[in-house]
Amino acid sequence: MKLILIGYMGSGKSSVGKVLAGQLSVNFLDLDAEISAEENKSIPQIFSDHGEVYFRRKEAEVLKKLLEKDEGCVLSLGGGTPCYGKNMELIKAAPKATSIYLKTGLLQLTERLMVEKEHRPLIKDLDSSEALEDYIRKHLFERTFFYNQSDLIVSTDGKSVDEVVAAIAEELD
Ligand SMILES: Nc1ncnc2c1ncn2[C@@H]1O[C@H](COP(=O)(O)OP(=O)(O)O)[C@@H](O)[C@H]1O
Ligand SMILES: O=C(O)C1=C[C@@H](OP(=O)(O)O)[C@@H](O)[C@H](O)C1
Ligand SMILES: [Mg+2]
Repeated sequence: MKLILIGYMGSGKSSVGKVLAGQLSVNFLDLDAEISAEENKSIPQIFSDHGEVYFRRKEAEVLKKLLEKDEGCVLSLGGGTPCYGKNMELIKAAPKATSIYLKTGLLQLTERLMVEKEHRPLIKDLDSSEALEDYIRKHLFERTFFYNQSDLIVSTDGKSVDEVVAAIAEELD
């Protein structure tokens, strides 16, 4: 069984995925970490050396490879992963996989990302929290079409990481 975590930057995919995998005693895979390992570079370095188009091509390739692996795991995607090419179609068609959208509100995302912009190339140059909030509002609106195609939707607002994990476990029961 594969659990695939989907959601905007800062929704908690990486943090929640790690704890969830620990609780379920399955492997934890983070797509960004897998891409970094293959390229031997950080995500910001990949963006600055080769640009976003290259990153998206690599992201699609590594996603496809991980979805084809026949092993149980929790797989946390990047915020953009489901929104490019055929990625969401592949996620929906993956055998024994359940996709879960971690749905986080605009204010919570803005607060979290304001202090964590540096290693996220798409938002690192947005200086004020107003500019960041405006960007997220539009971007989230465009991406929600893809996120909403997930099998399950779990709201994260007002929940700690452990509470999000518990909410996912309850949904899966
Ligand atoms: N439910 C939560 N409550 C409080 N902080 C959280 C929660 N989920 C994530 N965070 C924090 O928000 C930041 C972004 O989380 P991260 O897991 O990297 O998100 P993503 O992988 O979706 O971009 C991290 O500092 C993380 O500790
Ligand atoms: O939303 C996006 O397009 C991106 C999200 C990032 O992952 P997180 O959602 O884990 O921050 C990372 O894949 C890259 O910076 C692009
Ligand atoms: Mg992440």
